[in-house]
Amino acid sequence: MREAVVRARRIVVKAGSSSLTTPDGSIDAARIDALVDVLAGWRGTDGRPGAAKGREVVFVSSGAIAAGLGPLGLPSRPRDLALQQAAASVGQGLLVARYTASFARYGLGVGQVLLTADDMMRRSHHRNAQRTLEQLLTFGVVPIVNENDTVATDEIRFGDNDRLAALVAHLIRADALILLSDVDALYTGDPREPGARRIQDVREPADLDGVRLGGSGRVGTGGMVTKVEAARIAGVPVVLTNADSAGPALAGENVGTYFHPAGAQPSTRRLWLAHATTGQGRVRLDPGAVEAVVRHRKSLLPAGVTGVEGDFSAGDPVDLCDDEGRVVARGLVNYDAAEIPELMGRSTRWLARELGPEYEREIIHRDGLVVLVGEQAASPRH
Ligand SMILES: Nc1ncnc2c1ncn2[C@@H]1O[C@H](COP(=O)(O)OP(=O)(O)O)[C@@H](O)[C@H]1O
Ligand SMILES: N[C@@H](CCC(=O)OP(=O)(O)O)C(=O)O
Repeated sequence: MREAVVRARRIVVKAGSSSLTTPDGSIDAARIDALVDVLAGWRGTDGRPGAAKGREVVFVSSGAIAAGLGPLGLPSRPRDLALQQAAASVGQGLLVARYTASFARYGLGVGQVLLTADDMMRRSHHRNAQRTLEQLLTFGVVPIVNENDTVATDEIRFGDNDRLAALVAHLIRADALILLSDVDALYTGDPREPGARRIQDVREPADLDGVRLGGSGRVGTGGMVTKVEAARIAGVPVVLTNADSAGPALAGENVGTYFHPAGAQPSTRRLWLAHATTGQGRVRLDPGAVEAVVRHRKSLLPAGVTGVEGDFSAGDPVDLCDDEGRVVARGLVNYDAAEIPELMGRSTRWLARELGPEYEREIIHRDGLVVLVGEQAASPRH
């Protein structure tokens, strides 16, 4: 038995598109009902509508795009972003209607929570998401989370919901994360090919040496790569299995693949920054600044900047690279790209004297910075 899962009071369950929709691009109502049966059963009710026996579940549901294909007469998942977004807009409404009806069979309410990666990296926004989720759980409502597909642009999209689910698990301090896919476990290679064997436990990164992480199925995105990444960043036990095994997985039985949690995790904000964003430009650092940022976790000051690329605005995430162009960190920048050339190489004291006190601020404050290389990349929360 997997004790940590058995003891869990608060879980995040994520189901992929393939587990929720049919090949013709519509909602698989029977499978959704079966999944809701399991979630409601695990959660338990004490007779009052919406009340729980102290167990809480947040459900991360993919499938908006896949469920919108049939109604829009699209034969397969389109590549065009606007078409995907139109499909998601139609499919998401249908999915939530289905969940509302299905959970209502148990007297449980649901609440839709649509998150964007871009929103999430800003402290005030992710605190807000955290509070909303907590509030829904306090009401005994089941939050149904998805990416806000209709507004996200290609550059800032998660695309898959695996990492989103891991970040949500982190955000609400869940005790476990259950990833439900169309495959019953992680295998040594793509199970569609002969000879692949099930991996029962992943305790450390070395357990994945030689494992071939293939691409996704018919309607999913990300394949196993994003699931393994999700397991790495979740910071809690993760079970990967198929939707039909959701019940045994929640009961702590030996199904699927169990990822044991890694040690200390970076703060949620740094996780968002590292995994939910892409740099909107680049700032080049001299070796002293690389040392200060990467080894000593200091803020980036104008004095250590030697170049700037891209057209970003203050508040955007940007990549920090060394003098060979290697990306070493990412951070939320305090200046527009156009302002930086005039500040480069200058001391903050000089800038305050010549340009005014508002120019004394860092290019990137250490609280909005995540190191992407070496040991520091996994440094503990603080
Ligand atoms: N090493 C592997 N182990 C298990 N599945 C794999 C592996 N490599 C590739 N896959 C494929 O990944 C698919 C699941 O990914 P994806 O389609 O993104 O799922 P979901 O929609 O559930 O997020 C499976 O159908 C499987 O064929
Ligand atoms: N937000 C998207 C998720 C896209 C997707 O395919 O995710 P997944 O099936 O989890 O790999 C949707 O709802 O369609």
